Amino acid sequence: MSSVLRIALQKSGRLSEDSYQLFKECGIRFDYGTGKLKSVSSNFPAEFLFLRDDDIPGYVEDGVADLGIVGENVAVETGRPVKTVHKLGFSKCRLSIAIPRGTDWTGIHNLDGKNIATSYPNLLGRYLAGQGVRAEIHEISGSVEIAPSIGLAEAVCDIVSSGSTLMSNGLKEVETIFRSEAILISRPDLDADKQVLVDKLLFRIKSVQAAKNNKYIVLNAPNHALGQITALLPGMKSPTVTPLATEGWSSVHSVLNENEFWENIEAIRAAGAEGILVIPIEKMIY
Ligand SMILES: Nc1ncnc2c1ncn2[C@@H]1O[C@H](COP(=O)(O)OP(=O)(O)OP(=O)(O)O)[C@@H](O)[C@H]1O
Ligand SMILES: O=P(O)(O)OC[C@H]1O[C@H](OP(=O)(O)OP(=O)(O)O)[C@H](O)[C@@H]1O
Ligand SMILES: [Mg+2]
Repeated sequence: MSSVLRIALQKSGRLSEDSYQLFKECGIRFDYGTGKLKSVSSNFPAEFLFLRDDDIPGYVEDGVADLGIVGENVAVETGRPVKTVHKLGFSKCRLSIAIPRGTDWTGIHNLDGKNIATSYPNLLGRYLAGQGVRAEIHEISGSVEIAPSIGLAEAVCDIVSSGSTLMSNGLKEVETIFRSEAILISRPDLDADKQVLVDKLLFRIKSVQAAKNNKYIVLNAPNHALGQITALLPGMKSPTVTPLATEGWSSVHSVLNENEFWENIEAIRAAGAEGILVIPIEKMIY
C-alpha cells in the first residue's frame, strides 16, 4: 500500500486558519469545518485530523499522526519527544508573567512565596527554578487572566500577543519567559516512504514562505547608474537588464527581500531609478 501522511491540525483556535491557509498555498486540497474531525486530501497523499492543540504532540509521539502543527509553547510544555521539522512564522506570541497593574514590581524575586496561576506549569516551573524563585504554581486550563481578581493567585503566566487581554483584566506584563510561533512537528521515526512525502511538503512550504518574504521588482534605470542599481538588487542569481526603447535607459527586473526592501528602495531611487513597480510573488523555487 502506498504511504499516506497523517497530519494533525488544531480544529478551531488561534492556529487553525493559518494552518489551513498554508496547505491551501501549498496546493494541497482538503475539506474542513462543519464539525469534520478527519479529511482526506483530494490531490496529495495526506489525511488530516482536527484536534485540540494540546493533544497534538502526544498523537505525534504515539504515531497516531506523522506530522502536526502546534505552538512551540505547547510542544515544549508537553515535553513529548517529537522532532521540530520547521518553523512556520505564524501565531507568534510570548509567554509572560503578569501582575495586577497597581502592584509594585522590582524583579522576579517579588514572586517568592506567591501563588501564580498558569496553564504552563512546566515552562513556568523551569523558569522559576532557573531564577531561584520559590513560588506556588496553580495550574488552570483557561481564562487564566481572571485569577488575581478572584483571589486565586497574585500573578499569572499566560500567552500574550497584543496585550489587550491583560489590559482588560487590569494586569501588567512584567517578565517574558518564552517566545513562540507555530511549528511543524513530526514523529522521530518516520519510515523512508513517509520521509519522502515530508520532504515534498517541506519543499512546498519553503517555496511559499520564500515568496512571502520577497518581492518582484521592475524599474527603469539610466544606463550610467546600472552598476550601482544592480549592485543593490542581486536577485536570485543576478538581475535581468534589458534596453528600453528610450536611448540611454534600461529596464531592470529582480527580487528583493522584504526585510531589506525600504532601505534598498531609497538607495535605488537616489541612484536615479524611476517607474519602480513592486509585485507580490506567488511561489519562489530556488
Ligand atoms: N493571542 C494570540 N496570538 C497569537 N498566537 C496565539 C495567541 N494565543 C495563542 N496563540 C498560539 O496559538 C496556540 C493555540 O491557541 P488557542 O488559544 O487557540 O489554544 P486553545 O484555546 O488551547 O485551543 P484548543 O481548543 O485547541 O485546545 C497557542 O498555544 C499559542 O501558540
Ligand atoms: O494579548 P492578546 O492579543 O490579548 O492575546 C492573548 C490571549 O489570547 C489567547 O486566548 P484566546 O483569545 O485564544 O482565548 P482562549 O484562551 O479562550 O483560547 C491567550 O490565552 C490570551 O488570553
Ligand atoms: Mg488547547
